[in-house]
Amino acid sequence: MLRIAVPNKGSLSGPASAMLHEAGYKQRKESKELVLVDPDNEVEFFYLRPRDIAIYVSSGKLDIGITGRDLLLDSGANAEEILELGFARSTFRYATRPGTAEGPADFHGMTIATSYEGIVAKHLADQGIDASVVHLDGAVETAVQLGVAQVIADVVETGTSLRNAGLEVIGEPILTSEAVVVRRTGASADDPEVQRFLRRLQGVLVARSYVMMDYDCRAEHLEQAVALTPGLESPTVSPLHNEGWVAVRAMVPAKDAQRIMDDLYALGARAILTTEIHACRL
Ligand SMILES: Nc1ncnc2c1ncn2[C@@H]1O[C@H](COP(=O)(O)OP(=O)(O)OP(=O)(O)O)[C@@H](O)[C@H]1O
Ligand SMILES: O=P(O)(O)OC[C@H]1O[C@H](OP(=O)(O)OP(=O)(O)O)[C@H](O)[C@@H]1O
Ligand SMILES: [Mg+2]
Repeated sequence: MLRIAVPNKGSLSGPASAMLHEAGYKQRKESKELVLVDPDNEVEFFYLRPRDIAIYVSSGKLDIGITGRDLLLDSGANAEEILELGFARSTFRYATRPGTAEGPADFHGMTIATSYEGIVAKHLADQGIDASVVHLDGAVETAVQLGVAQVIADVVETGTSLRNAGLEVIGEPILTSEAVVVRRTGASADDPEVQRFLRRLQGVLVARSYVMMDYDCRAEHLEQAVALTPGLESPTVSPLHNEGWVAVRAMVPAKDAQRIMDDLYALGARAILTTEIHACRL
């Protein structure tokens, strides 16, 4: 039975469970459940603190886990990412009050507050910056106002938390993060249970980002129409009862669907429909 770590709290928890549910797995009904067996799919889920997940996976007691890339790197655990999941996207950045420093090189002798000590200590060492790091559990933005640090290093998504604290980002992002699937470094890549799990999640990612498009067009416009909707392999083209017309079916990126429909219409295509994809295996 595959043993999988799932975040039990925070930004990763809801979207991770939603994705697993979409992939056909049973998910817990209430947040106090810490372990859940899904016998039909031969999987056991362990709901753990996001920060601890890479550590459990690196120990080999759990086969794979869902966590954030930033948390994985911060943990220093012997685990590696094997699939990007496209949610909990963020950057990890330094921020200060305006006028404190022009770049990280000016941090010499300053104190930097962060919940991600591992990432920050490594970044400072790599850049040869001699600054102190103070660890805080959260709400790190307030550390400057309260005089605990001159600089913070934290997760930034919209930048609202920084603005509210009167801070501005400084220097380039230290890293960009999103939710990822991790496994122990060097674990066998072709374990069939792991492969099946990854295929299911990849199916969800594709189903979320593509729609199915159907339309009718004149045979003489087919090549131009197919250039707009090349599909993943190649579109399905079927004859219509009306001679000189064909029906075309292809997957298209959801974000481009409306523009493609406009272009097809302009080409003379009609009965242009899009439908959601609920699940797929490519
Ligand atoms: N506002 C945000 N937008 C996108 N991703 C975020 C945001 N805040 C945190 N994350 C991501 O969530 C993960 C951190 O999860 P974690 O549960 O430790 O913290 P959290 O979501 O801030 O929750 P809390 O601090 O309330 O426990 C990291 O991968 C981080 O990049
Ligand atoms: O750029 P933004 O869109 O404002 O998002 C970033 C903020 O979101 C998270 O905080 P959270 O609400 O989880 O509180 P925390 O600081 O206690 O973790 C993160 O730690 C940042 O503070
Ligand atoms: Mg947080």
